[in-house]
Amino acid sequence: MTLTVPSTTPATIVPPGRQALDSALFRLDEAAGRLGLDDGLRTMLATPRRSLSVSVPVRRENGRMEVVQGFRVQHNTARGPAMGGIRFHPGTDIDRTTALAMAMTWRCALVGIPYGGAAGGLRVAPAELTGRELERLTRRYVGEILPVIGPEKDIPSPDAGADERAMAWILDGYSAGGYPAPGTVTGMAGGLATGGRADATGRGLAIATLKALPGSPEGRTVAVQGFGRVGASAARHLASAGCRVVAVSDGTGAVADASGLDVDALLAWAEESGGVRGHRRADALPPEDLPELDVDVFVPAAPEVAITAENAPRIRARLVVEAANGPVTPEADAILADAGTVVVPDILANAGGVIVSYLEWVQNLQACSWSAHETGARLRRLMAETVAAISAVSAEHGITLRQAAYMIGVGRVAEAHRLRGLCS
Ligand SMILES: NC(=O)c1ccc[n+]([C@@H]2O[C@H](COP(=O)([O-])OP(=O)(O)OC[C@H]3O[C@@H](n4cnc5c(N)ncnc54)[C@H](O)[C@@H]3O)[C@@H](O)[C@H]2O)c1
Repeated sequence: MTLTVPSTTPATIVPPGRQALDSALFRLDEAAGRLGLDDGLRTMLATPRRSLSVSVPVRRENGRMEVVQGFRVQHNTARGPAMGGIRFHPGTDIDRTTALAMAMTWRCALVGIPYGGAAGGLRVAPAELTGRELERLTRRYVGEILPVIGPEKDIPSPDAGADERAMAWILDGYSAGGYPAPGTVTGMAGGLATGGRADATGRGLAIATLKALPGSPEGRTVAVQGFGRVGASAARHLASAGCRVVAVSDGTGAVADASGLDVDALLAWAEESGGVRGHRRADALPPEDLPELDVDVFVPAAPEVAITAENAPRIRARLVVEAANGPVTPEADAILADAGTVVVPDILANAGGVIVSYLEWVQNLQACSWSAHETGARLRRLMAETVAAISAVSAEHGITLRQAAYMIGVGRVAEAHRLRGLCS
């Protein structure tokens, strides 16, 4: 099948955030065309409902005051309150945040949970701050976005750089008015609700990968780019399902072992030394080579774009499973599709996190706690049903899994607008 993509300005002069938004708008437009949506509805779906940019002061340990840019974008709330990640990353800007919020709208609709889409974050490298600086900054950020978040309005969840501790600070900041509001965030350390949110995205990704892999997973080779919360968890779950994780990279370097890495040992090493580089029981590999290895499955799980038109012709994996958000550009999508490489799109592959966030939120609102088995079973069912649904649409229309996922997600949001009379 052939995909047509718009000609773009050379990548070097388009900021990465703008590229992410352009890709998001291209994919929306493609789905809107297939669904026959009119121009008014297309414009509504392409435009965020609410965008907030904030300037957050933080006093560093050395007494210096710095100002950090922060954002919260609510893309769409036609199907329910906004929900979406908080990202602490130096590449955070309003365009990338809008692209992430838009993808979250389609993701929630695709997996059938009653949320709209949001995203937020701070333009900061968390590793360069002390724990106390990060806590002060997070609490000030919450103060700035407080008017627009809340359990019935917009529910933050963890994304790259913002972990369970950050969620607990957000909840504490939100509850400073005098009343606890447990449904305000998800993925918080020490919450009442069960679900294993820290592990949920990787677990969901493994479920989607195993469903998309033809035949048995036993001995299938996997390369994982990015060994943070999502990449490490995905690697562990895929290894325990029988796959052979043969290469892993992170911001410090890349390591490989053709007979299969011991993922737990690598994780222990990375925690101790700050990264995968130097792991004694593996060979060093140039990190830029990792996406091009001859493996069955490539899992991009770093916050960066992994496959562009430049390296797409050299991708040898038959299955690419997008743990990261937006790791494959539309131009690269077309090249991979022509080469017969199957891409499990981010809005499905990394949906385990938002599914478990939803399960947590339901428990928090009802002040109850389900068993870990119950939340795990619900996650498995929703992921498996969604893989089956997009596979069926893909086969019926002769389109890629991403195009099928967008047809379903965008179609459900468009239908919600129609039912509410908000379509033009
Ligand atoms: N955390 C979640 O629940 C969640 C949910 C859905 C999607 N995601 C997406 O998954 C991706 C990773 O998120 P995370 O929470 O694991 O982040 P994280 O900050 O925990 O980990 C990111 C990892 O990527 C590595 N990395 C950074 N640049 C790299 C590069 N150029 N090459 C190789 N590795 C590199 C880092 O060293 C780190 O190991 C992001 O795109 C995020 O939006 C995360």
